[in-house]
Amino acid sequence: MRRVSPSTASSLPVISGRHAATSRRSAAITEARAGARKVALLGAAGGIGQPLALLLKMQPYVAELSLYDIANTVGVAADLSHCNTSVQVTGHTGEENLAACLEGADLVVIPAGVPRKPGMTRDDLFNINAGIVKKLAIKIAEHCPQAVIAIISNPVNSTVPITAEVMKAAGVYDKRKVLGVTTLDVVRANTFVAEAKGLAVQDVDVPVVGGHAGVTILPLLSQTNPTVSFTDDEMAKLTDRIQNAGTEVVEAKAGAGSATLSMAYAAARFSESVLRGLEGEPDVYEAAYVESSVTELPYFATKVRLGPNGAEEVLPLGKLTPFEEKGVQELIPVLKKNIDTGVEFAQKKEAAAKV
Ligand SMILES: NC(=O)c1ccc[n+]([C@@H]2O[C@H](COP(=O)([O-])OP(=O)(O)OC[C@H]3O[C@@H](n4cnc5c(N)ncnc54)[C@H](O)[C@@H]3O)[C@@H](O)[C@H]2O)c1
Ligand SMILES: O=C(O)C[C@H](O)C(=O)O
Repeated sequence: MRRVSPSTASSLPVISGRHAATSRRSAAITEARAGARKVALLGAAGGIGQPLALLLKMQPYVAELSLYDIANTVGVAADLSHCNTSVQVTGHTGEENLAACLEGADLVVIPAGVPRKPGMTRDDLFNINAGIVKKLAIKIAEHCPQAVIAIISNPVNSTVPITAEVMKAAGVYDKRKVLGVTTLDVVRANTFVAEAKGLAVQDVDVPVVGGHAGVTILPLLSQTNPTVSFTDDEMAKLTDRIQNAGTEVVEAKAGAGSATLSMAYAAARFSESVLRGLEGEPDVYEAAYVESSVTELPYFATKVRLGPNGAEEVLPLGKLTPFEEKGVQELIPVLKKNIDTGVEFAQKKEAAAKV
């Protein structure tokens, strides 16, 4: 491990105190830092990892940001450590240093793995990413079993069950702490609905349920807040665009990867919400793909209430239109297959890739 910027670490309370005197926002930040947390980011040097690390370096709830990747982590950590925020940054590379990255983490965020190229589905990433996530989860179970784990690596529909199975095998599974990040689907749905209806995007909230791939991404447009009405045609077109928004970016990037900046934005929002929950703030809600009894499937994405132990409450689907009900019925067999594939893989011995 190379620890970057020890001076930032030692001056942390002074920096917070000085800023607190100057503005109300800083006062809130100082208050938030009372329970300041360690966040570990695995895959930190990648397309999502780097902008996400920057956004986490700017978060008031984070005291230590611990970066891990198989390459370039030390450089990213050195670069980031020059930003004059009071978050202490450490960079780790090599499997032998993963323990130091994870020790004491309250939240582990995982964007490690390969992204799609045009023509691929998220399932096509399974062969590589399943092994990466499994191996990382084994280390998390060993070094920070109490942490909330936020999984970004695709296919999320399968990597979340893989992680849960690893935690179960290690005897440390807590269903409240294994969360698949589906925030980007909500962020996109909010953006597209605001555009279509001429609303201020910051005021729009569209629940998105199911999973994170194709038809398993199901926006519940009828539950949009504020209430908006859609024609059947609008409903069908918006649903299709939200389901295929990832592919829209993959095609636009033409071989250079998938969504990174919007994902970093979404993951930063999700991480902040998890940390606010850990701090005991009331009424913190986000969508997440979690163990669930909302449908017949063992995992499902809905809104969850985040609290001191992670996803404390899984919210129900609410009232569905016939169109949405049909969407749920159509996604169930697809998502079930993704879940079964993940569980089967995790339960196989010696399936983990080299970290
Ligand atoms: N959940 C979502 O909404 C969502 C959105 C966008 C992308 N993704 C997924 O996130 C993943 C990462 O995407 P990206 O664009 O950042 O890819 P990227 O290739 O730019 O970055 C991935 C990083 O992971 C690192 N890595 C690979 N194996 C590792 C290991 N064993 N341990 C630690 N780090 C390792 C790589 O070195 C690289 O730096 C992909 O699987 C992608 O499909 C998910
Ligand atoms: O589409 C992808 O492969 C990446 C991600 O899942 C997304 O929704 O952007």
